[in-house]
Amino acid sequence: MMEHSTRGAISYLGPKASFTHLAAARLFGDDNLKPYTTIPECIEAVAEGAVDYAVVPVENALEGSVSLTVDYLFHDVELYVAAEITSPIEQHLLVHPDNRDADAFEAIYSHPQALAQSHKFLYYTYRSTPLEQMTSTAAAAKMVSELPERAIAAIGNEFSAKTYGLTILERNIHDFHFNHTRFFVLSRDNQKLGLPNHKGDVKTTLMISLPADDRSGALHQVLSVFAWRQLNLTKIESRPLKTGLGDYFFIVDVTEDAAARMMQGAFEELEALGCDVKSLGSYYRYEG
Ligand SMILES: O=C(O)C(=O)C[C@]1(C(=O)O)C=C[C@@H](O)C=C1
Repeated sequence: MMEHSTRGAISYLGPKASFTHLAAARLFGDDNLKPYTTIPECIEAVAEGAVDYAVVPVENALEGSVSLTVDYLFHDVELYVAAEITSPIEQHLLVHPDNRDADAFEAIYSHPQALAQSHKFLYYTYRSTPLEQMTSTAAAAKMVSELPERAIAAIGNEFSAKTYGLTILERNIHDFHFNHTRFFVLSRDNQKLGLPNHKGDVKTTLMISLPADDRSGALHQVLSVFAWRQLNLTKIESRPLKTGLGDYFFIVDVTEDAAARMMQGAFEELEALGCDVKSLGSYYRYEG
């Protein structure tokens, strides 16, 4: 059932103090933010009109794409990217203050991305401790705060430690220093969110399916469309089309506005080549 639109509300992968919450609050302030438990729920909220924007993670510098987000945008909804925000990610090991002196943990809980980003630390320090997946780092922190009788730990950010009254047992446990995550701000409208602090340049995200005839050189032809027009790609990645092994679509990020003349030419040529192009629109970048 369609919920009533709350004008100006923004869904994010919650609960409070997730990395997605921090990214959403940096762009929109904290007033109109609505936490949802999963990425599909956040995306459906904007698709159905319950909120005006959704903020969801899309790519991490250490772990790569958040496939759930990418696949959902390709297969399940017709939405646009209104903005991109890139945030530094620092993972800490968090415990309930009652368990700060625990010798060992029953389990360590976090979002799969956070567990993966801290893989080496966990391997060398807590090799025999079970790792349990949660819907977000903040959900893990919240749960640890509610179960002081269990010797369990969470991986999450400093704000979640403060929010849920946890002790930081070990700081910066992510395996590589340069840890950043990109978040998409999604909208039903093909529009750019132009806040004063944007970085100036515009990006466009395209999802391209190659012609069905499976001819050799098709990907080369697609790349040539961009290359000779000097359209710079910041990302190309394949994802399964889910129609059989060997069937892919390509996510391509271009540092140009979809309205630019060269891009219009690129769209026409891609169509002439027999490609299906789903444009997620053009957007400004933000950092913070
Ligand atoms: O778990 C969170 O706190 C989130 O906001 C999700 C998420 C992700 O899916 O990548 C966001 C940033 C970090 O990379 C780790 C987890």
